[in-house]
Amino acid sequence: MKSTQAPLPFPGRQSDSHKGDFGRVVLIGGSRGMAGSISLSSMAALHTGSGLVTAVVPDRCLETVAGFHPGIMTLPLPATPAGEFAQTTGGVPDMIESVVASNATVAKADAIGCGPGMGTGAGSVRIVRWLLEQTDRCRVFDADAINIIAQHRFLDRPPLPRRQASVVLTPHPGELARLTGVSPSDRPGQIEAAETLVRRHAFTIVLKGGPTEVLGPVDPSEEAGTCQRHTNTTGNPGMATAGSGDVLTGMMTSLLGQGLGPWDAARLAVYVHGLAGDLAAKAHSQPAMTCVELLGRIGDAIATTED
Ligand SMILES: NC(=O)C1=CN([C@@H]2O[C@H](COP(=O)(O)OP(=O)(O)OC[C@H]3O[C@@H](n4cnc5c(N)ncnc54)[C@H](OP(=O)(O)O)[C@@H]3O)[C@@H](O)[C@H]2O)[C@@H](O)CC1
Ligand SMILES: Nc1ncnc2c1ncn2[C@@H]1O[C@H](COP(=O)(O)OP(=O)(O)O)[C@@H](O)[C@H]1O
Ligand SMILES: [Mg+2]
Repeated sequence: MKSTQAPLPFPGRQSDSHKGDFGRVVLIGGSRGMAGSISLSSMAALHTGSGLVTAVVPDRCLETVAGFHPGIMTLPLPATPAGEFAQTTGGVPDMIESVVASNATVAKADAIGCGPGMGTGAGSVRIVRWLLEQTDRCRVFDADAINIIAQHRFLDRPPLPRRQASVVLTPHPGELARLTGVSPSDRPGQIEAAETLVRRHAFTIVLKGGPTEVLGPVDPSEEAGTCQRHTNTTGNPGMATAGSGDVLTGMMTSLLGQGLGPWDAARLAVYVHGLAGDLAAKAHSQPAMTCVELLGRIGDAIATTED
């Protein structure tokens, strides 16, 4: 295992702190058949230190998600017969607003992660559009949220181009290809395309892989500003297993919810996630490790990066 240093220390805890000090985060996603994805994100957020974690899921998979970990709170939204988020007559924006208004935990969310396992149906599209258009809270878009942004060309017309300095995108190369048209096999071309998105929209982009690249604006307020790049030093091919990325989404959302800015949250999340992967591979071997072993090593990884 490589010996490397964390890009910044993990946030410390005061002796008189309480769970409200470590962020209320919301993870939106899942569908019937893909309940595991948003559950992994939610459990990863808990293991990364979030004080309160709420999974917003189609009601057909609520019990499954809640059953994974007793620390996860769940909030159901209406589902289609297939088990994805439904589009209601009032519209999903109305639904989300009423959920936000009626649920203290969601109303106070410090960060929102969206996309794992949610599918790209009409209800999911309305949720992603609402998140892009209607809130400035810290947000992480992953998986199907990125696919929706690509399919509906949200980067080319309203709700964008307002600047999105509080957004982190976490595409794997296939997802970035959908967003930019650049082939997953063209790594330099993908990095360049991601840099263009950073300059244009002020996103922070985590381009996953071995190694993962983090790209973000030097000064988010500067129009068409300069892009900075950080190459992660941890991780291994044992992490090429279903659910590894869902774990990262929860970790990223958790660190944003704990008050780190997008650039710091992204660099620290990919570092600790990769280190957890390295520890899992050491204990179980690269072929045998799964997202469960990865999740189980987050704590050991954090312990090596604490202030
Ligand atoms: N337990 C659960 O509930 C889980 C649910 N999940 C949920 O499943 C949904 C689908 O997500 P997904 O990532 O599995 O599939 P998709 O978006 O079609 O991407 C694959 C395409 O991209 C291409 N590709 C190229 N390079 C690549 C790379 N480096 N890494 C990965 N792919 C790469 C790849 O190329 P190919 O393999 O054909 O060469 C293929 O064409 C999503 O909602 C997710 O959250 C998962 O998280 C798993 C656990
Ligand atoms: N060869 C590799 N080396 C290092 N990390 C890898 C490798 N393959 C995959 N990973 C990591 O595993 C995760 C996979 O994410 P993703 O493809 O979104 O998985 P899923 O959607 O199944 O959860 C990313 O964080 C990626 O960096
Ligand atoms: Mg993924």
